[in-house]
Amino acid sequence: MRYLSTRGEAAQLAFDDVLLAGLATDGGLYAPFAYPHVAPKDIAALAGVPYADAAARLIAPFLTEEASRAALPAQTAAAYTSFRHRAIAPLTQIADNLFVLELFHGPTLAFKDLAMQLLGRMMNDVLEKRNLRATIVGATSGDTGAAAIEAFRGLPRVDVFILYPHGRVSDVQRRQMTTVADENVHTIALQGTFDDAQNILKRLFRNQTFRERVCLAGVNSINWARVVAQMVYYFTSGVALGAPHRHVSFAVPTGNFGDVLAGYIAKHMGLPIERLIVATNANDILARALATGRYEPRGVTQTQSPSMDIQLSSNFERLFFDACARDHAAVRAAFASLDQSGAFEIPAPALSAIRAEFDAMSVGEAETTDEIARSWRDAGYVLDPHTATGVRAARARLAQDPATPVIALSTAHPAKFPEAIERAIGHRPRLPDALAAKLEGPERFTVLENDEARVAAFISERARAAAA
Ligand SMILES: Cc1ncc(COP(=O)(O)O)c(C=O)c1O
Ligand SMILES: N[C@@H](CCOP(=O)(O)O)C(=O)O
Repeated sequence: MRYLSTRGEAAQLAFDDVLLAGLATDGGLYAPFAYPHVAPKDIAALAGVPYADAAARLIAPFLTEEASRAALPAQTAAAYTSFRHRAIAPLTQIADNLFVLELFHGPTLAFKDLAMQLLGRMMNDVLEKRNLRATIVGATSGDTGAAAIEAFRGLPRVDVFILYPHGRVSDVQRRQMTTVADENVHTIALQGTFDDAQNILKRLFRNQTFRERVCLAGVNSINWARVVAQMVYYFTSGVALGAPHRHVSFAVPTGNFGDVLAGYIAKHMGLPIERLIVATNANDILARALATGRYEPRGVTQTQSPSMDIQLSSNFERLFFDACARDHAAVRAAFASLDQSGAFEIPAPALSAIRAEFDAMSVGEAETTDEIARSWRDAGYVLDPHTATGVRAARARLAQDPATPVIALSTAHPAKFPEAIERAIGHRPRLPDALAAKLEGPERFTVLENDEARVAAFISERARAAAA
């Protein structure tokens, strides 16, 4: 398997190079030349298989080098040992044909751990094989940062710099990042939004001198390996509900579009998915884009689901690339228009292709609170506010099609957002003891203005790869 950039002007790479490259040099995102097909009998054979083994089977066709394929089962076996639930990603039913896929049993209580724990191991092995160091720079609206820090802290070949929007993540999310004492971890509280942080990150990737000087690598979902690792739980949960013999739909709380894109990849690999339902909070660019055909970011609104306070959804570019029949020029033109005039029109055939597979729904603040209260009242189940948007969208889908089960992805543990939960149900959920103890330490972070040059200088001064 080889990879090409959505914008068509960067070198074509093998998987291990894509893993280290992050963003393509032309500003595009890497995608495989084709999605590997999983035959119905091989989907059926995943029933009862431990999660780590299913991951190894499903991810292997995306790897290019034989040696990396041989190393994969050991990497997946190690990746999920720190999870608190034996099933890794268990399903719980909360209403007729409505299931919650719990993706928060990893060390940082969010779905990011499922990919990041594996990515950390894969990246470390490639760096060792090549005798390289890397500087990982990540942008986070709250969860990617903690998961990346947990996966890479203390590794001798890696320094991690995480940019988070100052004052716009929950206290638990911030403490998960800032109380980590390892010297290779650096947290930057950026005076801006997540979109500002991600813009700086993308500009750093396009600055070839900086990129080479610090051996820049990325662990956001611009990194293809993240998306591939997230594809696995669509298969395991679909199979648990009867795939390949039965169709299911998925409702996915969405911000940067990585998680729902992983569902799209699973579908194109052969998993019978009826609908992919994009649930957003008040930051509704994706719902508006699907309704109107115009992709047009507005200012970011702060909500009780802060990890989804995103307007510029990176991975939409990968979907757009496919929807435009992989026409690089159309992708370049659209994203040039976004840079220059702040919007682009989705061509009619591409919009039809997207609408054929996706629904989208924006869920407001009052509805989110109402959904947390309802699921608690009716099913005794506490949803985190991100998951609540997905469950609300799942209920809307079930009202139209009650016969097809909907799996709502539960992307975070409710204890990460105690105020939102207390507002809805009158009490705060408990943090798992091991995590609560970890968050007690002193906090360490640097506040930086929203300025690429300041951030680049901060990283250059501290990155050991730059000094080597
Ligand atoms: C808890 C939570 N839910 C949902 C999302 C949205 O996921 P994605 O950015 O992959 O669309 C995020 C952030 O990524 C998150 O942290
Ligand atoms: N919600 C995310 C934003 C970054 O998303 P990613 O999937 O591209 O890493 C977060 O919590 O940081």
